[in-house]
Amino acid sequence: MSSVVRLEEIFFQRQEREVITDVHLQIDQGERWVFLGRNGSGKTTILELITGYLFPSKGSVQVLGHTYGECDVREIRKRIGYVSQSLFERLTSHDPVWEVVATGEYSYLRMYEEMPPKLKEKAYEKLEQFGLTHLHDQLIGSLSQGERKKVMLARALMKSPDLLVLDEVCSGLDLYEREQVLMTLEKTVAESTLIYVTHHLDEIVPLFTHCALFERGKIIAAGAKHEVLTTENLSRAYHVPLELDWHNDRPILKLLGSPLSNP
Ligand SMILES: Nc1ncnc2c1ncn2[C@@H]1O[C@H](COP(=O)(O)OP(=O)(O)OP(=O)(O)O)[C@@H](O)[C@H]1O
Repeated sequence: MSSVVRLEEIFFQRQEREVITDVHLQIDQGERWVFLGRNGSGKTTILELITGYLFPSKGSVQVLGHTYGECDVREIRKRIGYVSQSLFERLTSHDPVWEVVATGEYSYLRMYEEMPPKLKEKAYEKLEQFGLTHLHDQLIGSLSQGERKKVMLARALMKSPDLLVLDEVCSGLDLYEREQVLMTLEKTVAESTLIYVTHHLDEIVPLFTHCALFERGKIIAAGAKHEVLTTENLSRAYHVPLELDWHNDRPILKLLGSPLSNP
């Protein structure tokens, strides 16, 4: 099995503060990973390092067989479908929805040349898959939070990416929409390797195979989800007394007390 992501001894500083410390991680082809951890624990930073928008202060980032710093990151990015708030903010708010979805084909933020009619058709099909046909021509900046997430997911899936990286795609969705998105993901993710960041354990549907737990810039546990998602590991990551159970291969969390005051 070949590795899709390999992080070796990664350190990253922001304004002289170390926000990522000695991270090692290997993600193999076809694995579906969930990244969990408290606010500010470094999940998004790791995603930005994997997608080549940030470069580590130290260490090596290998993605899809290429080492960053020794390859053209833009070429690698074409094989990655990325959905994140920071990516959304880089888009032009007055572009119509179908056009934003179509740009996913090339991982461009904007099309400066005429859109081929076939690409427009494909974008329409993707929007239909996500039940968003009615939003074709609406401006991206005017969408509701939930609609925005689904449009960005449709965009990321335009080109069957080798690696799909999703940062909190279900936050802001109601229960029905969340389950719909997770089901659509299950159907459309196909052979892609997946990294999915969330704060909600109930989003960890059977689709996911692996999990990495972040705490203060470190990964404190990583591997097969049933080995990582344990009462002990989650208590360590969240500093809250809790108990974990499983139902239909989905984790269920029971809180047993208040957050620890001095973790
Ligand atoms: N532009 C920036 N300048 C300075 N510090 C930053 C910047 N972006 C992020 N950080 C810091 O880096 C740390 C890790 O942030 P990151 O966004 O990776 O965490 P996260 O686990 O994704 O958090 P959340 O769950 O809240 O989204 C945080 O302490 C944050 O304050």
